[in-house]
Amino acid sequence: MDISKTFRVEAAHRLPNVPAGHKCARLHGHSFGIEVHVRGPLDPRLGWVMDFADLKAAFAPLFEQLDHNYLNDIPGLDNPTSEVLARWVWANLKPRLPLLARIVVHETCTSTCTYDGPDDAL
Ligand SMILES: Nc1nc2c(c(=O)[nH]1)N=C([C@H](O)[C@H](O)COP(=O)(O)OP(=O)(O)OP(=O)(O)O)CN2
Ligand SMILES: [Zn+2]
Repeated sequence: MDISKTFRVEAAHRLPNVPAGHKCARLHGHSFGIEVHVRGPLDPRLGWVMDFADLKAAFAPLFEQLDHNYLNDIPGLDNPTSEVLARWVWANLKPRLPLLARIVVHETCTSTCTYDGPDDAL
């Protein structure tokens, strides 16, 4: 069974490697939605995969790093596309959240990246 929690992260970024004149080379900000999915068996007594509060606690150190910050200044996020951010969240969260199964980054209302971890060849 899959459960998820969505975190709202307010952050600024710019994309340094886009072609000259691309609008995303300019400093701008987003209300990123970061969905964190965990997959595991249902605990028969508790009736849940894991406590949403524990999921929130696992994400808290990442939230502290990301929220109201300039993403490009964070190690590993010098080119903070949705794809790079999704991979960064996975790499930093998986060690403390072994049931992690998917990260979905909503950069805008219409633009999303889904990452299922390094075993996902694509
Ligand atoms: N594959 C990616 N493409 C783009 C990324 C990205 O992270 N991965 N990022 C950007 C920009 O940061 C931009 O802020 C978001 O782009 P876009 O969806 O084009 O934003 P709009 O608000 O203009 O979208 P519309 O829905 O078309 O108005 C660019 N590309
Ligand atoms: Zn952007």
